[in-house]
Amino acid sequence: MLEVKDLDVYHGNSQTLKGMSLSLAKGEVLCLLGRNGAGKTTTLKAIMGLMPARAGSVRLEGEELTKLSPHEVPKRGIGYVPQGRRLFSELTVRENLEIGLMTRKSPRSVLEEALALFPRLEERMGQVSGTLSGGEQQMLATARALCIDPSVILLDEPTEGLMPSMIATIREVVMTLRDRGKAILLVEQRVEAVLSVADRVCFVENGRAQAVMPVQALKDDPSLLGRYVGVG
Ligand SMILES: Nc1ncnc2c1ncn2[C@@H]1O[C@H](COP(=O)(O)OP(=O)(O)OP(=O)(O)O)[C@@H](O)[C@H]1O
Repeated sequence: MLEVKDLDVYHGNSQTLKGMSLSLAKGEVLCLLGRNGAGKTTTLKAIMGLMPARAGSVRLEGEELTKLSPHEVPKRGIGYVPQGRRLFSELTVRENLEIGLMTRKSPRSVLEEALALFPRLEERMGQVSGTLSGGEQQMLATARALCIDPSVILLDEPTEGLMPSMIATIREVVMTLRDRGKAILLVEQRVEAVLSVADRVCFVENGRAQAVMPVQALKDDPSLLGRYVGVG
């Protein structure tokens, strides 16, 4: 469904992605793991067109995305939940969600489906989003991404700084979306979260995918974590 191939991305003169490749299938969760600065966030930004690719390709169902302008990419059905959530903090929950709906002119039913996953948001529709708790903001950022009715969802460290009950909620939602056939690309630092939600793991090192394996391989041999990310 999503195919990233030999992607080169630069920050100024410094090359951040050096031939990054990965593939993501419908109904699977692929987790990017790697040390700080390895290029995980940059990979998500490059898929969204927020960082230009100097070489390589990003294809969704065969369509090349690297030539599109950044606002076109969500319209193709890729939902992005960035690190730090990037909500419109002065706007209400409802307004943030409406912006998601407008992006792809999704029907109301898409919003209702998103809210059904997060009943807590439904109780706070009129609240200014900057006053929500961290966990609620994460729910809102995720629900907003779902408002474009995406086939692919990119989540950048969605559980960072959240309390355990919120982490459990986000995990449940990821599993539900996967079961509904969404393709999910997840950046996650917490190893136990990776082990509990991922189908496959991609170790990112120095701007490229060093190894890709089923999560079971990691469960069978936790020393792989030490080799690739310096933990475990
Ligand atoms: N705005 C920027 N300007 C210059 N260099 C940047 C910028 N953003 C990221 N980089 C560099 O790109 C490299 C990859 O960063 P990236 O954020 O993709 O890493 P990451 O694997 O997501 O790590 P982290 O877990 O720290 O977010 C790093 O060396 C970083 O210093």
